[in-house]
Amino acid sequence: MSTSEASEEKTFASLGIIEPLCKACEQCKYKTPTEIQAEAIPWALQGRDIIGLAQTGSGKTAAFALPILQALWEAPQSLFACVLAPTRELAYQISEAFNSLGSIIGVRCTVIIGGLDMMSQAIALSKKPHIIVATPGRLQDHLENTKGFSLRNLKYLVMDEADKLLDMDFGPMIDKILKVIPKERNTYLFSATMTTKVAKLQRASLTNPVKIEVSSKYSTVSTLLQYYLFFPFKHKDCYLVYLCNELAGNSIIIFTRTCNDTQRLALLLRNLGFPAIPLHGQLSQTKRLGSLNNFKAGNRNVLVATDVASRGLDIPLVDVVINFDIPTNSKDYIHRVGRTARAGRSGKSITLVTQYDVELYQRIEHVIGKKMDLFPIGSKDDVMLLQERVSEAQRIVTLEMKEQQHKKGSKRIKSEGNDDYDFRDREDRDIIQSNKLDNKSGHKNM
Ligand SMILES: Nc1ncnc2c1ncn2[C@@H]1O[C@H](COP(=O)(O)OP(=O)(O)OP(=O)(O)O)[C@@H](O)[C@H]1O
Repeated sequence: MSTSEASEEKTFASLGIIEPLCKACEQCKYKTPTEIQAEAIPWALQGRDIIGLAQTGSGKTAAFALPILQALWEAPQSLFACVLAPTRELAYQISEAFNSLGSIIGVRCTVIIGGLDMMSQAIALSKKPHIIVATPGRLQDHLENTKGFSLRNLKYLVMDEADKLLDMDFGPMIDKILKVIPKERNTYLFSATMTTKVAKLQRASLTNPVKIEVSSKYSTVSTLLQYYLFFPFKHKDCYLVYLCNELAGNSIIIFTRTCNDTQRLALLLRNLGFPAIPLHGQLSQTKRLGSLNNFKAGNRNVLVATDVASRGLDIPLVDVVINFDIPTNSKDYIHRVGRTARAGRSGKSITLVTQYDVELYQRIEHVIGKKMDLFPIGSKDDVMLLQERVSEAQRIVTLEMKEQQHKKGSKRIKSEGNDDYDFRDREDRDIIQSNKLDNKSGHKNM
């Protein structure tokens, strides 16, 4: 019997989950545990540290949330667990999962992220929540500056998207946070992709962890149809507009590399009548949440985003992911396309490839061990028919962007705080990444 067949026969109760939490799972419409849940929960309930690797959309959040809630139920205590996440939106989502599963046992959960008022967060922390879900930068700020706040009695530490949290953007913050958390804690590291950094942390501060790998390190989900679309040159927004036309009615996330492109493409698509909204790290937190909520609610069905949306976000209605820019890091590809085809649903990804991207494209195929199919489009003439309208829209957008910049003065828009994945200027970050990460270590480690 395969592991997945075995897990199909299991129930949350048979894994050792207590009755109120089984009821909460039922309310969340979780009929049976997913594979990662079936594999991880029994070990976690025995008090073991866990390193869990499972594909995007496979239910990792509940795999770590349920054992923590059960331990909390058995020995209630404030500041019981801290969950770290690389983006603010993901932090919110994780806290929603804790609330959905744990409201039945009266869990109190607080989100600690940048872009929001430190003072009101300090007040929330003084009320001693059971669970904190945080981005590393802001948690560090509170540990250093909020009087009376400490994690010295913490029992559980979770790093969701552990490989991202341990990479160069967050590494120093994580080191500082680990220094003030008791060594006797339980630690859970979860992600759909893993790196050698995780092994290093494991050696440094995990006690005899159980490693659970229900997928290979870099696999995409089987319910995802992966396409590419080749065209020689980069400046051809026409192809994107053509795709949006062809896919009209679908819910689409378009990933780009820079905040500037995200803003520009959202305006361009809007100008051409598509209900597009941008999500990137240079928007205020209120706008970021507004964009995401509008997309989630289906008010707008095209989200144009940087990699700030590539990790962990669970929006079941997403039908298609388009990579307008090919990701420079193959892991980012896996997380981006994983925003669709979640929890066994089907989905599509389309990656736009120019002659300059061929090497990156081949590397991605090598890493995921799959060939992408060519996305079927009409003749090139069909695409070129759009040229005139797109050029006109581009002209308008250039003016709009200049006007926006003028209004903001010569100052660059800064995101508030420096706590999450998108906190650096994406262009700088990508140059660093493409030169160092993927070429040097990324490819080998993948
Ligand atoms: N046992 C279950 N049965 C049905 N649905 C489930 C179950 N467990 C979780 N889900 C749902 O599956 C979806 C994906 O879960 P989750 O966001 O935890 O995935 P993930 O593995 O963390 O993905 P990613 O790697 O992209 O972060 C969510 O909508 C969640 O509510």
